[in-house]
Amino acid sequence: MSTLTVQLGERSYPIHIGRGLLHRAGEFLKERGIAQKSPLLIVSDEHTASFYLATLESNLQKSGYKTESFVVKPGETSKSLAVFEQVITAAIQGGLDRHSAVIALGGGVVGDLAGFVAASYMRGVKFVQIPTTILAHDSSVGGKVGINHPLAKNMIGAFHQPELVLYDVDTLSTLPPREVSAGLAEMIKHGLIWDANFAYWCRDHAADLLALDAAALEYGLEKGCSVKAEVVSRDERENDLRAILNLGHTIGHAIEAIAGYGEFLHGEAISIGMVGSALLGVKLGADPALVEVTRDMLSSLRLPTSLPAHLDTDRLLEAMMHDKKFKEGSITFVVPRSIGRVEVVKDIPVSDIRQVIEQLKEEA
Ligand SMILES: NC(=O)c1ccc[n+]([C@@H]2O[C@H](COP(=O)([O-])OP(=O)(O)OC[C@H]3O[C@@H](n4cnc5c(N)ncnc54)[C@H](O)[C@@H]3O)[C@@H](O)[C@H]2O)c1
Ligand SMILES: O=C(O)C(=O)C[C@@H](O)[C@H](O)[C@H](O)COP(=O)(O)O
Ligand SMILES: [Zn+2]
Repeated sequence: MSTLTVQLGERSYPIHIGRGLLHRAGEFLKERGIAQKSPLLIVSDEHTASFYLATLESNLQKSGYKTESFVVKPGETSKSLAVFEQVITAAIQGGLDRHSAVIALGGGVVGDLAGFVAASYMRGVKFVQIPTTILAHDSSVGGKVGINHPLAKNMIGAFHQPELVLYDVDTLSTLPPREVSAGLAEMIKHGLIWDANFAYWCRDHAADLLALDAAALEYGLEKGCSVKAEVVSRDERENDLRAILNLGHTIGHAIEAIAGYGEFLHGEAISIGMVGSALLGVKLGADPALVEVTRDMLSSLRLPTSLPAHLDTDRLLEAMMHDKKFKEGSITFVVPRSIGRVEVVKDIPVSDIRQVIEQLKEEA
């Protein structure tokens, strides 16, 4: 097992990454001082629960915890106000008190939803992340929790850091191939924004990563989590630096929202968005090879790199205006300057973004 730390003073917390950790969950919760007398609420989704909920419950109960659980439908549509209310109802009915903790067992959807429940229930209770997707190496670290509005992604939420991230890489063995690729989009993003060598490493080890080779996965997850932890430790509330974690998300979030949170997985949408950002980077002076290298990296991970023509350009632009990155009347973009180096650029002209969207469609 390896352990990283998100450094936030008194609110610092560990990220444990390794094998067999689900069977030791109770031990780690006790270590972090999670109360045993108050019930825990485990939030999961139907897929994840069918594989791992019984193991987690049995371990926690053996360790002296009382557990309640609530299982949501899989997929992005569970990040909604309606499902949020259902989970809050389960917390009240399960007798959770102010010393209880909410545990997210699942991918980013469950993590964001359960985290927002933890942030809101009785004005905030403790929260534990047990990520079970590759993508969730990103979502489980950093404390951004929340749900979607039909008009815009992640529009309702909070910053609420977990007490602990417990990443049992054995759980990744049951992931469907499409989810593996989608998760690798956020992994390579951490290279593209921070560490060129890591981005090239992801490309060069694509076959191992796609085959869920244990050594490659553990290295990639550790590296991805360490970039995320470093950025969050320096700028928890996205005052400046943290914005770079949004590479590909200006276009990506717009794709997810106008496609109704179903057609594209988050990782797929941001993959297309990262190619869009590279196209914009070239417009703003980067080496034109940047686009081809970025496309090649993402294709090697079996990710989409172009926009289907049926996604309407005006609707995409309109969705970008509802995003959190639309501020003081202009759209902010994370723009790559080279592999591993990005800059946050304000006031990108809408005409440039329109051109980029059309270029992304031409490639389809
Ligand atoms: N808070 C953040 O900082 C942050 C960062 C990145 C992404 N996100 C959010 O994360 C979400 C995407 O997360 P995701 O890709 O993990 O999606 P997800 O939670 O929907 O999981 C993907 C699919 O895999 C299934 N699944 C999960 N674990 C499994 C396992 N071990 N075996 C088999 N199936 C399993 C799920 O049931 C689901 O069908 C998006 O809503 C995105 O906005 C948040
Ligand atoms: O943690 C962050 O900061 C990120 O931007 C990580 C992103 O990968 C993630 O998709 C996040 O949920 C986006 O947040 P938002 O505030 O831009 O909606
Ligand atoms: Zn993301």
